[in-house]
Amino acid sequence: MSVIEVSDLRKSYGGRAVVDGVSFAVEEGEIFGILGPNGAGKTTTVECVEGLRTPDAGRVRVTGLDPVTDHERVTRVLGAQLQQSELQAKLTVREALELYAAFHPHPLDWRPLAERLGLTPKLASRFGKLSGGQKQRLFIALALIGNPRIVVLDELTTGLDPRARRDTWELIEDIRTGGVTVLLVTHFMEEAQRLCDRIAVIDGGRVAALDSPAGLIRRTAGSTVISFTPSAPLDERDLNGLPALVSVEHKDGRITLAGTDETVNAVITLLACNRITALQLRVTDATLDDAFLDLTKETAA
Ligand SMILES: Nc1ncnc2c1ncn2[C@@H]1O[C@H](COP(=O)(O)OP(=O)(O)OP(=O)(O)O)[C@@H](O)[C@H]1O
Repeated sequence: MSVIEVSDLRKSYGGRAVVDGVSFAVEEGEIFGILGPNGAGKTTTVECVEGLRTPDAGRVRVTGLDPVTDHERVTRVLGAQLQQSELQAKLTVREALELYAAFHPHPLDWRPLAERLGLTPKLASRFGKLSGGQKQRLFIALALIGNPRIVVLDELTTGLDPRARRDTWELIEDIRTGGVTVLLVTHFMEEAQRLCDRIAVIDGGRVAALDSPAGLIRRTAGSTVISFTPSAPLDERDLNGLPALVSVEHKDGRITLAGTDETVNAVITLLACNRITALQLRVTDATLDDAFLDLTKETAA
């Protein structure tokens, strides 16, 4: 069942389309990622889902509700991560949790939530004195306090150190295991690859691709790279004739080929037929980074 439906969403500023016909659906219980370069229209899209911006055209539904006309009801099913500026520096963690719990008709008990997020030792600390990671944990707690079915997290781990980032990822997985659907806007490929069931790559206000992380990688031209130093020279025509080959590079006697598994199998056969040994043979898969660069290269050009 889709809990978020976006179809042909459009939004312009000063006559410039920043969201230009975006469509996707988020299924209940999944972690759905929105990935894209700076200025691609990710936040604008997500803010239309939250009902914070009114679309110029298109249709947005959150559990069947219109986020603009049914804003009140949408805020009960959808929890959104606050921006830094929305909390006063002098508010303590406990006060923030109590305050935000009071905004909701059926809030979660904030004590176990604070415990789960590792905030119990910080309850008396003022927001302004928290570390970046502690602030993020508090924002996640505040997004979840209304007991939402869906939580929207935008740039969740920006500014966190690697340890805090990994802890936050575990937390997001726990949240999903608890039955909450997660809509995640991120710049971090590793984060998207690790957490998301599906990803919409948004570029220039449009959906450039929508697939699982593995599916996006498979679409990348040259998704497998094989490199080796041959024990004897190889015929250049044989190399260029390899199936599904995307590129061949020679450097310091080493050959690097980008292609698919078919290319790898064919090069191994070619080497065997010519009784050539492949020294320091390495085969690597493309990453989501490669897929992202490939999918968004037109706007970068
Ligand atoms: N209120 C506004 N008025 C005018 N232009 C805006 C407004 N909000 C966003 N924009 C412009 O719309 C474009 C898309 O912005 P948006 O914040 O949606 O992108 P984004 O993909 O979230 O980018 P980033 O990754 O940098 O946060 C940008 O060029 C931005 O400058």
